[in-house]
Amino acid sequence: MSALTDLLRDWMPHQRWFGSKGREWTDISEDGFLLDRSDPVLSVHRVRVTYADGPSETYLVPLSWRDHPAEDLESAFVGAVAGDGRETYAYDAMRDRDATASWLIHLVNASTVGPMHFHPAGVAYIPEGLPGDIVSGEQSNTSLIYGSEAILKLFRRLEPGLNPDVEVHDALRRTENPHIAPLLGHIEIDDPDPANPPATVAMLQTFVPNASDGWRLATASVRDLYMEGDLHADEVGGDFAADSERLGAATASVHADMAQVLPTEPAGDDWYAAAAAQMDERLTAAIEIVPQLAEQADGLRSLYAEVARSREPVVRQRIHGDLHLGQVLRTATGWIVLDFEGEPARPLASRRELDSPLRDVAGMLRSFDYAARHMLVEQPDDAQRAYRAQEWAARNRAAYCDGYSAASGLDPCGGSPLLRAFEADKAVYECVYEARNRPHWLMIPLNSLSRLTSPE
Ligand SMILES: Nc1ncnc2c1ncn2[C@@H]1O[C@H](COP(=O)(O)OP(=O)(O)O)[C@@H](O)[C@H]1O
Ligand SMILES: O=P(O)(O)O[C@H]1O[C@H](CO)[C@@H](O[C@H]2O[C@H](CO)[C@@H](O)[C@H](O)[C@H]2O)[C@H](O)[C@H]1O
Repeated sequence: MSALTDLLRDWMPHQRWFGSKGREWTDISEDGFLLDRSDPVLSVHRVRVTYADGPSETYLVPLSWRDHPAEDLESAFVGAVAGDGRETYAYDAMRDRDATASWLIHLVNASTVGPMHFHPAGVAYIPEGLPGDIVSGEQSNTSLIYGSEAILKLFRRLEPGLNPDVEVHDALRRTENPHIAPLLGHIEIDDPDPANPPATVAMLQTFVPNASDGWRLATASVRDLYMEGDLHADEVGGDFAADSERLGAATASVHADMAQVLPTEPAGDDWYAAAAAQMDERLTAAIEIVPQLAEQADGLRSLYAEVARSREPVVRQRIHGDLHLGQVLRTATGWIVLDFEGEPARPLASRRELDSPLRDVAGMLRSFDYAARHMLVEQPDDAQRAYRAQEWAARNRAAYCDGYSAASGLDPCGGSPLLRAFEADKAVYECVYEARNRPHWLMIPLNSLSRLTSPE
């Protein structure tokens, strides 16, 4: 094993973007190349980790190199490597501001460097020369903001094939949809196996300045309501319903444009049974991780069976795949939908499949539930606030559906068994997500499942 892989073995498990914390490593290997030779030297590494308990993963790790320790980069320090009678010091290049301009310069030049290919999007303006600031709080990806002009999202875990975020944004460029942040370019890296397509490494997108994400705004509205325990949501300052309605309309607009520029197909007879079976399988796997789900299993399975029985008309299309309040930004003029990657845990091929747009509606409806109820985690016995939470969720869910139907002509929420099943399926996914990432929030989706499975 090389000195560098030794360093990476110690460093990677502590990084937020490293998704397999706690798994036993059986091997680590890396192959790297120089992206820039000076000021500072910038190298890019594909790091393959194999595990005792399942398939290997490949992560992308850009490093910047210095001859002397850089005091202002202490938190980005990866380690020192000895060679040629002296040591060089490796840093996380995404946290080294001096190394961040490089990505944009290569994009402007549409460069190819070793296995890496830079693709600017048409005639888009790329703010070459600006340094990038890392976005704090990122999870599976790492993002850099360049001034107030552009944001580069680096996809840490490499998978062969075009990332759906790039694919969808690229297709939507033609529509000039006002609810997305336009694509400025993307970066790919060849797969070591020439039979595989390249993996997407990064996406550059227009930065939306002076915006606030939907989760922050919605939870501020809920907080206002909780302050006034005896007032209704429409009587309190900070009512969110008008925004929810606009968000419904924005979702419908993005769906319509996706259907226009990407493939669509009416659901065939076998789709319903297959969709129900897939939800069933997800439940079975989820029970292994969250055993409390077993109590709801019968109720959930009958919701899924209803999908196969009712066969509501569905035109399958590309969808967002993981729509929630944290994925939308409110600007002075309206809503922007971000991050068309789909559910991060799913394999890339399944995230590209055509599906019912009701999946996204269900995701957002779940999110209203989350926003309303997450503060109850600390006060589970506060019946008054629980009642207010229920009211807030119902009001904003209805407003969202109104906005969606006014813009699309289709009422997504009029008692659809498919929507109900999708909400349940999302809540099952959330149970697994919370059990793994925020166990103290597990009760939010678990409680929602009891409501979804009990007759009204
Ligand atoms: N185009 C953009 N303009 C402004 N902020 C953005 C933009 N894209 C992402 N962000 C900010 O970065 C955060 C993470 O972005 P996202 O694409 O959702 O990454 P992830 O896949 O890591 O969740 C968002 O919640 C948002 O606050
Ligand atoms: O990281 P992503 O944004 O791709 O999404 C993952 O993390 C989300 C949490 O940040 C998770 O969303 C769940 O929690 C949200 C509140 O934090 C809530 O608004 C969503 O409705 C709820 O699903 C998402 O499921 C997960 O894929």
